[in-house]
Amino acid sequence: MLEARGLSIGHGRIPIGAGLDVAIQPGEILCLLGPNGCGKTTLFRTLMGLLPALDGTVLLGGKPITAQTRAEIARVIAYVPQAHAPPFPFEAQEVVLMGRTARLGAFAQPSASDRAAARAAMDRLGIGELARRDYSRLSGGQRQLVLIARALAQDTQLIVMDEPTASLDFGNQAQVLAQIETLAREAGTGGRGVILSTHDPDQAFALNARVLLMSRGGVLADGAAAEVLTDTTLSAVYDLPVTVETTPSGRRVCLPSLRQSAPTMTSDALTMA
Ligand SMILES: Nc1ncnc2c1ncn2[C@@H]1O[C@H](COP(=O)(O)OP(=O)(O)OP(=O)(O)O)[C@@H](O)[C@H]1O
Repeated sequence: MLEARGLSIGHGRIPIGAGLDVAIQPGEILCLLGPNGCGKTTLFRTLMGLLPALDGTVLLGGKPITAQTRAEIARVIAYVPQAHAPPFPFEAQEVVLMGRTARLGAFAQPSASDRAAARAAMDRLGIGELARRDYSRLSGGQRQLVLIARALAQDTQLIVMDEPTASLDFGNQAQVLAQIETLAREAGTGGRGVILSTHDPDQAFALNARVLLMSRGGVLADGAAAEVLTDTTLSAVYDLPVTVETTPSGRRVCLPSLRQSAPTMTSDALTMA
C-alpha cells in the first residue's frame, strides 16, 4: 500500500533521519514512537508527499508519490493533523464534510450522500451533537475528534494520525484507540492501514501494533510492540529507567522511573531542537 526504502528526511537541506525503511499493509497498525523532535511529523509529511524526500522514494500503490496529484493521494490517504484553531469560523460538520470534498473535483458540490457520510462519521465517534457548533470554539479534544471524523468520512485505505490522542481526556483516548483498532481490522473492508504517532508506548501494546521506534537520526527498531518495546530500548530512547510489566489481565504496560532529578528534556530533543 505505502512503502519507502532508504528514505532520508529533513527540512531544506538539513537532514533529520537517513536510511529509513517504512512499509504498511491493509489491516496493519503502525505506531511511531520516539522523543520530541526526533522527526515523526517530518516522516509523516514526507510519506504523504507534503515534504520532498532528501533521498529515496515513497511508493503509494506501487507508484512514486511525487508522480501523483493531491486528489489522487487524497483518495488513498487521509491525514489527521494535530488539532489547531483555524482563523475562520466553520461549523464542525463543514470541517468533516471537507473529508468528502477531498475526493471530489475542484468545483464539484458535495451530494446528499456526502453529507450523510459526514454525519455518520460524527455519529460513529459520538460527536453528532457538535455538528452545528463553531469548530474554532471547540475544545482541543473536541476538535481532534472532528478531525478524526473528517478522516473517517474521507473513506480511504490508509489513515495517518499525528498524535491523535494528545489532547483527549482519559475516556476519549480509550474511545479513539478502540476506533483505530476497528478501522484497521474491520471485517468486510479488507482492512485499512493506520499509521499513528504517540508519546505513550502503552498504546502500542493496547493496539497490538507494529512499532517503529525512532531516535535521533533514524529508526532504532521495527517490529511487533512486544519485541521492540523492552526495558532496554525504552530506557535508552527516553533516557531514564523504564520497566515493562504484564498486568494480571495480560496487557503489557511501561513504567518509567519517577526519580527525583531536575527536569530535563531527553538528549534527542536537546540535540534536535
Ligand atoms: N519547518 C521546519 N523547518 C526547519 N526545521 C523544522 C521544521 N519543522 C520541524 N523542524 C525540525 O525538525 C526536527 C524534527 O521535528 P518533528 O516535528 O518532525 O519532530 P517530532 O518527532 O514530530 O516532534 P514532537 O514529538 O515534539 O511532535 C526538529 O528538530 C524540528 O525543530
